Order: sequence, then structure tokens, then C-alpha cells
Amino acid sequence: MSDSFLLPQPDSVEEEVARAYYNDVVTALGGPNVEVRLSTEDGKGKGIFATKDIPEGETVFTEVPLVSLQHIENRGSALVCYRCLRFVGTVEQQIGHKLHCLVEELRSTTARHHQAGGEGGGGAGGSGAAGAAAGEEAGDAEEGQEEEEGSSVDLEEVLQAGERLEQIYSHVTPERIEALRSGAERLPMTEDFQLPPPVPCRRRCGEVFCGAACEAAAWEQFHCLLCTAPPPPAADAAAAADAAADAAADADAAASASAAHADAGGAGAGPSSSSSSAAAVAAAGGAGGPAAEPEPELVHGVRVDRRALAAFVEQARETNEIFILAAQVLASTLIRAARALELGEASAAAGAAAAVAAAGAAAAAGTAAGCSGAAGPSSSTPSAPQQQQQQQQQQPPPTPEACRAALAAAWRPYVYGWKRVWWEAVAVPEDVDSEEEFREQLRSLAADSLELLAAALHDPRFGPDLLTLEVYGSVVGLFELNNLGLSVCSPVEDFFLAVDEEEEGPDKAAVCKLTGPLLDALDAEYATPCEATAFLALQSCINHSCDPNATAACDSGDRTATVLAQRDIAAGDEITLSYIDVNLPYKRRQAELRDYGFVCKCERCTADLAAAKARKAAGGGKAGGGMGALRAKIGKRR
Ligand SMILES: C[S@@+](CC[C@H](N)C(=O)[O-])C[C@H]1O[C@@H](n2cnc3c(N)ncnc32)[C@H](O)[C@@H]1O
Repeated sequence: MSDSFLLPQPDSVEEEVARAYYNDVVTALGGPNVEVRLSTEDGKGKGIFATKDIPEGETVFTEVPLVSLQHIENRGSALVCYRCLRFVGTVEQQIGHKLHCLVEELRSTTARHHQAGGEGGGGAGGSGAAGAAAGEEAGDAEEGQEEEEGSSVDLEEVLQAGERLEQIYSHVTPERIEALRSGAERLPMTEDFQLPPPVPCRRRCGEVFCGAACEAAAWEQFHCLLCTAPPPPAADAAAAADAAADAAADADAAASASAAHADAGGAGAGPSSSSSSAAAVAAAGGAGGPAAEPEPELVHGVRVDRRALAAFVEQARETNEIFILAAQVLASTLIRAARALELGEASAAAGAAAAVAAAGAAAAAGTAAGCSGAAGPSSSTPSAPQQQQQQQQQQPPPTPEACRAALAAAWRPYVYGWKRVWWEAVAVPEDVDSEEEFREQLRSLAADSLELLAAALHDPRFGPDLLTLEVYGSVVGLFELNNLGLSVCSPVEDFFLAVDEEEEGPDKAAVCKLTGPLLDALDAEYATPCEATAFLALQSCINHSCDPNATAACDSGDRTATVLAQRDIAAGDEITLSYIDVNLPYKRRQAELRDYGFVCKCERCTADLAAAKARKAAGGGKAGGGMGALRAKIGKRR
């Protein structure tokens, strides 16, 4: 059992609080189609059950992720809001961004070949260190080999990169890519695919948002603690509080934000992305930041060292991007706990379990407010850093009991997702010789990451309880076992489909003359969606079935993820989704689900296993059986 009061204890008080929390979450989302049961009869843990008949095609429930993060390697394919994943800019900018990042990535591959002296090798190659799976890294046998592989180049990959680059340039010039990217070139028919203009982070850290409200919501929710850019000079500090609103009106915002996004890791791979945090800081400096060593800032009572944050982000991008999501969870928890103290809510929270549950549920519902700018139950207008520091200095220090109660309440939205620490939750890859060594390497990677984060966020009130390896490992493990892959369709795909569907004739020919070369240059990339990882309070409670009765879909327009009935669901039925491709035969399904850390106990697997055993007993063949094609992956809701 865990020593940390932040990780669940199996006692009745906890169960009561959990029940109250989920009731509040369901109610806040407009229930009452479903309820959360804390244990299913077949031992799968928590589950979601229908409280009334839900006909096929109807919405079971809709919710907003508590946190989400676009995959680093996807940043070159889709220019989206850092908080809500909505595509931003224009279709032209999206096309320019994709081509620019693609060209940069291909160039960096061929440049690595030249740097390596033009020698081919059988090494790892690949598209750079960014986003490399921690498991792969931990699976490498020896340091020497890693180094050797890092500098070696796969000749075939280099040749392919060169060919692809030539193919792109045979259809589109570098000047045209830049014209699309900057908005100088407009294409016909794109007015039907309006996107919000990108609004840069108030400190120009390189992240962009779909509007000032989303920028402000992200800032309040976690970004004020995690932004890698230093504060503006003192004279501009007051203005900085309103910078998000100003940025929306900034005539250059769209183009500069688009470029900043690309420079801050947009290429998604290769050297440019691993130095992205530094680039983001440099970009912010260029926008008026001080050149001198910045002082740590006090934000909601947390001492924030932006340079240390940049180091944290860089390590996460090179090893495991989930560390960044984990940091969002911890930062938003710190902020909610600090706000609770600021507003004097802690004493109430300490006294009543129900109040604790309500605070947590309200936090989940608060983030569900979408792009409205609301960031939580005690959302307040952000004040300038100096004002915040003054306020905090005037307040008497909170008691340890108040701190613990505030932290427990703030932590509530995540506590029930907890299962195992990351290094114990990960399935061991087949090519790993020593499981013990592998898990130790993951543990040490998480410890390094936490050390960097703890150096960046110093909080004597909550830090000693929250920033521990056990809690950090549990948050990363939560994403390993509960995360939801979000996939938001690209407006670029919709645009090219619309062009294709136009009636044949001279008008279409004129449009195709302009768009055809772009489609040829993009090739299969034209349809790449935004891919992200997210954590949702209710969806993370839905168990898997190889014959699911529901499916999930997401809508980038309002940042919602919806669960839909895939067939008629009766009151009392468990709601199930498929985490994998259910077309696979029994053994392959079980193998895939081992990656999710469990042996499937669904009715179909139970029946398949029984049939296989019966066949074996009768001296017969293999287990198998196909179902209709279903994808766990979330698609766009139409
Ligand atoms: C996303 S969570 C679902 C909610 C979970 N039951 C809970 O208590 O939080 C996924 C976890 O639920 C359990 N689970 C989900 N579907 C299952 C199934 N078909 N058979 C066995 N365990 C399952 C596994 O422990 C898995 O790691």
C-alpha cells in the first residue's frame, strides 16, 4: 500500500468520497444517462453503467479532457491550439506548415548523412530523438552502442528522404511554401473552411491557442507554471496580464504564431525539436524578454524557474512526452490547491469529506467549460506577477493541515485514475532481456524528469507531498493505463475532398491547377489528423470489451469527446469501448491488451477461451473468430 496520502487508501471513507465525486462529475456533465460503479461484478475495477435505455446512435455522454497534449511528432502535421487541439490559422497556413515541417525533417535526415561523412550504417536512424519512446531508450543495451547508433545513419532512409524532397520540390517551390505559410498566398474555396486565427502565448513561448479565452484558460489552468518563456521586463509587467487579449488583435499574430509553433518543435523530429524549448525562450526574448539571467518568479506561491522548466521540457521531448502531460496534472493541482488556500476554502475542505469531493468534481466540470476561459472552481482573473507576489507576502503562512486538505481536494480529479507507477505498468518489450533492469531504467528516467521538474517548481507547502517519485510515477502510469488517443480530422483533408467533389468543368480545372501541385507535394500527408493523448474523468472509467456497445468520437470544434451508443443499450448495461482492433483473433487481442496491463475478461474473450480449450481437449485447431471492424481510435464526429 502507498505511504502517500495522495494515493488511494481502500477504506470506506475513501469509497464514499469517490462515489460523491463521480456523482458530481456525472451531474456536472448533464447526466443522468450513466453512473459510475466503483467495482464491477467481474473484477475489472470501476465501470460505467447506463441508468436508462440508450438507443443506438444516441449520445451516452460528452465531456472535455482534463488535460491533453498533441503528440510531438504530430506537431509538424497539424497546427493546433495547445489547449483544445482545434486547428488554427487558415487552410493555406496548415498546408504551408505541413510542407515546411516535412521539408525541414527530410533535410535534417539528409544533413545527418552528410555530417556522418556520407557513410551508410545499419544503426537506429529514425527521425531524431524527439518523442523517442522511453522503452526503446531503456531497451538499448549499452551506452556505447547508443552513442554509435545516434551518429550512424540508415542509408536507405537517407535515400528515401532525398527522393521525397525532390518529389516535393518538383511540385512546389520553397517560395510558395513560405507564401502559404505566411498567408501571402490564398487558395480558392478555402473560405468554406474558416479556422480561428492562432493567438500566441502571452510570453511568446512558441505555443499557440485558438483564441484569447483558450490562451487565458490554459494560463490559469497550468501554463502560468509551465511556460518556458521568462516574464517581460518590469515596465511591461502590467501590460503582460492583458497580453493574450492584445495578441488576438495583433495583425501579425497569425503569421508569427504559425512560424513560432513550427520553430518550437513543429518539425517534430530531428535536431530542431530537441532544441525547441531553447528556441521558444529565444523567441520570447526576441519579443522583449530580458537577456540577463531571469529571476525565479513567484506564481500562486510557487517559485518558478523558467530555465529549469526549459530543461525539463527538453528532456521530456527527447525521452517521453507523457512527462509533459504529467507536469500539466501536477501544475494544475498545485494551482487549484494554492487558489483554495488563497480563497480560504481549505478549512472547509479539511472538515467535510463531501466538500472535498465537491471541490474535485467541480474542478473536472470547470475544465469541462471548454474554451470559455473558465479554468476551475476558484478561477480568478490573473493578476500581474508583482501583484501576486505582494498578495502572497501579505498572507500568513497556511497551516500544514490546511495545505494537506487543499492538496487532497485539488488532486481529486486524478486520484481515481491511479493504478500503478509507470515503471511497473509498462508491458516489457519482447526484445528486453532483463525485466528488472528495464523497469529500473524507466524508474530512473522518471526520477531524472522529476528532478528537473522539482528544480523548476519549488513549493514548500505542497511540493514535499506532490512532487515525489511515487506520485509522479503514478501520474505517468495513469496515462500509460487510462489515456485516450484523440484523433481530430484535418481541415486540409476536408478541403481537398471538397475540391475533388466539385463538378467537373473549367471552374474545377482552374482550382485544381492551383491545388493539384500542393496535393501531389503533400502526398499521403494531406490527410494527417491531429493526434493527441488526453485524460478524461469519465471516459477513463470505461472498461474495454472486444464486442463493445459504444464508440467514442471527438469534435475539435468544441473540444468535446463524446461516447455514442453503437447498438441499443439497456438500463443497467455496462458501457464498454474497444481499446484495440477487435477484428483480431483472440491471441492477438490478448497480446495487444497486455500493453494496457490486463488480461481481457470480456464475454467474447471468455467465450473464445472456452471454445479454444474445448477444441484443444477434442484435439482440434486454433481459437479465432472475427467481428465487425471497430476502432478504439476516436474519429471526428460528423
Ligand atoms: C481505462 S481503465 C477502465 C476503468 C478501470 N476499471 C478502473 O477501475 O479505473 C482500464 C483498466 O480497467 C481494467 N479493465 C478494463 N477492461 C477490462 C477487461 N475487459 N478485462 C479486464 N480488465 C479490464 C484494467 O485494469 C485496465 O487497466
